[in-house]
Amino acid sequence: MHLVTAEEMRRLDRHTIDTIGLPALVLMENAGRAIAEAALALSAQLELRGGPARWLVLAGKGNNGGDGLVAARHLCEAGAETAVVYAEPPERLTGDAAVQRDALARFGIAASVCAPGAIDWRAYDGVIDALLGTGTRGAPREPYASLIREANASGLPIVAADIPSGLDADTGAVHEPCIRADRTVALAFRKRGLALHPGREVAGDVSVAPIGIPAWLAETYGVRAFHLDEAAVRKRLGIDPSLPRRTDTHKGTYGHVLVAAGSLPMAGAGLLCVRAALRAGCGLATWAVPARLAEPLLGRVPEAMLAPLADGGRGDWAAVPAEALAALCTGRSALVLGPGLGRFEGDSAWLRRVWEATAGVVPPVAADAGTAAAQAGDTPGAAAAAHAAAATTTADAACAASVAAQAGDTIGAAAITHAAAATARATTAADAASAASAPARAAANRSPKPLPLVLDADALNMLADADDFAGWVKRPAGAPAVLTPHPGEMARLLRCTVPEVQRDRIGAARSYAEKHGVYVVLKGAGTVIATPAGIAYVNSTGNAGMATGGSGDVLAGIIGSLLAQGWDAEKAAAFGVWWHGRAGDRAAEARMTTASLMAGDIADYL
Ligand SMILES: NC(=O)C1=CN([C@@H]2O[C@H](COP(=O)(O)OP(=O)(O)OC[C@H]3O[C@@H](n4cnc5c(N)ncnc54)[C@H](OP(=O)(O)O)[C@@H]3O)[C@@H](O)[C@H]2O)[C@@H](O)CC1
Ligand SMILES: Nc1ncnc2c1ncn2[C@@H]1O[C@H](COP(=O)(O)OP(=O)(O)O)[C@@H](O)[C@H]1O
Ligand SMILES: [K+]
Repeated sequence: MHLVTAEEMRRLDRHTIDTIGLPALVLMENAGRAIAEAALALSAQLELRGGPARWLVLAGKGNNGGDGLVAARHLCEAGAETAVVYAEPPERLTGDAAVQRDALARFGIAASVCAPGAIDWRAYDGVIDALLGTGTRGAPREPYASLIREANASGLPIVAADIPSGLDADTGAVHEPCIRADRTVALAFRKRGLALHPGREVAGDVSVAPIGIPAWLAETYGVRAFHLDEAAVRKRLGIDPSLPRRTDTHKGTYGHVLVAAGSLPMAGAGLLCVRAALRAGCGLATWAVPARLAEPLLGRVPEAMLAPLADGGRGDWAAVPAEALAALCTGRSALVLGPGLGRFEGDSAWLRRVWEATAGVVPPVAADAGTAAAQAGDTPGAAAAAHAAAATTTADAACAASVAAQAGDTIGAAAITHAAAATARATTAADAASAASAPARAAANRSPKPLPLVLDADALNMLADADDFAGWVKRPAGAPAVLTPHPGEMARLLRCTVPEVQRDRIGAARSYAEKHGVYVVLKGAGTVIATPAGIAYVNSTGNAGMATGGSGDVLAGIIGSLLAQGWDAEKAAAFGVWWHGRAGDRAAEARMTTASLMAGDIADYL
């Protein structure tokens, strides 16, 4: 479950040897035996020409090579034909690897020293790659490089010891050349590079073999990166993926998500997001859209409520006051903001107002709008009243009234219609506010209840353009922010390049999460989830069919829905990502090819 770096692995090794007192040779023996067992399991699947499987062990001069020599012994004992090729003259082996070299010689196993081009690969059924492990620095040098190229070209199945030789154990970077394994037996712990792309592709099926280093030691040593598979979902996150429900519950039990998404021409982003939110189990979903979109979208997701926000007839968010959206949050349990939002003048400041309102702060501007909002008596109506204040046309004000009416706030609706008339005449908040009643004004100025926030797509671009994000109000407990950038958006947030993000995905996501106190979901193959406390997960589900427009909108809806259901952000983000990928895998299985996957399919397979 843990993902370790080479350095962390070294510390765990040392503790086991020095403090627990297990000799390194014992660990190596266990490692080699596990590798042999994996090879033997693979032998059972090979079409062998009559006799026993013939294995070639490629051994480097470090401890990885030592593991390979132990494996050779166990293969031989199990009846396989086994030969060893040393990458370097065996005299260069030292320490435990040298012990294994001598034992191997006495065992009578054939061994030779590598001479490029001299291996007859047709004489073998499979290869054990024990050339380079966690002690590798940089790209494989000769003769390792030639051996790796030849092994790959042989077409034989390859079992890698610990990591495929040529893989960077920490980052998943694949050097040239690098072994392309069918199986990798990770020793004691899965190295990060086996979970991160492109390393994951060259590792084949990965299993983790216990070799005597206790799993709890990883906690003691503060390893805080995890491989996000079903076992981690169940054991670490404590989630049963079937999401059982108590019988005695109702829609109010499962939260109310507000999705603010979609504009011309990207209304579909909102559609996907809100559908996914409903499929992810929230009790209620409201979809806030620029008013011009409302009519064509009516009935497209019959299960969701539509909240048209006055937009001056433009079909985008530029004319929608942040306060109108913020006030709509009242009574909702999470806000998803961003898919298909578009960009507009002053949008970073607009986002900041939504951020602060959802963090429980009344921005100064809201005081003005709030006076108008007071017309609505109280909250859902306040959204509409804020509109009324900002509305420059009677049509917009009428739209504001409809928001209030939809929220069941008839007094507010009436008040707004009233305000609308004033607004249409005067077009200023002050005029619209002139008839406000004192109790209602007090209600409008009250701090809004904080709520969790998911920021995706253009909301992230708005954030990236805000020079002052570090100074924005910190979010209170219970109202976390989850950011879901793809690598391009992550690069904009970090003000670096996409290759820099991709070179160290865990580092990129973690540094931003820790610095800003937010949860970061860095999307793409092997999505990384990072928490403000520095915990990171690397997702194991999903497929390249999900590289299609709208997949991210579905993810934002899922996470928002889980947050609305009261999940804490770490669980909502991590499980949301795992579930999204799992649904993508199920959807892909149901089709001829992953290529035909569409984002809507992912929502359907949740
Ligand atoms: N107790 C333990 O520690 C346990 C460890 N275990 C196993 O040990 C592995 C780690 O072993 P390790 O640290 O000896 O390093 P390893 O990966 O074998 O390679 C180092 C050698 O390669 C060389 N080399 C480096 N870079 C190179 C390059 N680019 N191209 C070519 N050569 C290069 C380097 O030579 P140098 O450059 O220093 O001259 C050095 O000789 C680990 O993955 C696991 O399998 C398990 O048995 C459990 C117990
Ligand atoms: N090769 C892949 N393997 C696994 N998941 C992928 C792959 N490509 C894309 N995805 C997932 O699909 C989603 C795409 O999101 P995003 O790039 O925001 O798309 P969009 O903006 O079109 O919705 C992310 O959750 C991402 O992790
Ligand atoms: K290896």
